[in-house]
Amino acid sequence: MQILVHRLDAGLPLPAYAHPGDAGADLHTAVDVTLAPGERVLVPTGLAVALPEGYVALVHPRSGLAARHGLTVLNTPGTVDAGYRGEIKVLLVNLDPREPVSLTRGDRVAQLVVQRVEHARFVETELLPQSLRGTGGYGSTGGFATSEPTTEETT
Ligand SMILES: O=c1ccn([C@H]2C[C@H](O)[C@@H](COP(=O)(O)OP(=O)(O)OP(=O)(O)O)O2)c(=O)[nH]1
Ligand SMILES: [Mg+2]
Repeated sequence: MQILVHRLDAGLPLPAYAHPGDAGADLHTAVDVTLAPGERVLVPTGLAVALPEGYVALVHPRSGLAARHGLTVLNTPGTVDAGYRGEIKVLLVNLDPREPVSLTRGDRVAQLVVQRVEHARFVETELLPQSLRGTGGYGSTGGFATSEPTTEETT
């Protein structure tokens, strides 16, 4: 499939897959930036896209940056809606407790995964169909019982 890309910054490359068959196309920072330990920064990529209807682009972290520097995407995966025409930005956070991380304009900071997405109609019902899992979740299969609050039915 094809995605129209507008480069707001002509000095930066288009998103690119490092290898054929890769799921993620690398995104580059348009600016030099240093993140102190615990700091988050919304990093511009210099790119705007027009995704076809029925697709989403997800901003995922790069595992190398996460493993080496504790640098990840705070809202992972970031959601780029098909109708969005603004600049794609990457919300980076430095989770290393001690070391700052410095990035130079042009460095690869995240990867964009393009997927088809369903558009649902949300249809209200009083009774959901039964399933094998039922209401068990949040670690239920490991014997972990959660004491988190649950919404009481009001009707
Ligand atoms: O990592 C991200 C996440 C979002 N966006 C852009 C594209 C997306 O279509 C728009 C809105 O994102 P989202 O719906 O996640 O944020 P929101 O806080 O719900 O904002 P809005 O009220 O604009 O929907 O922001 C990015 O550029 N990068
Ligand atoms: Mg939103």
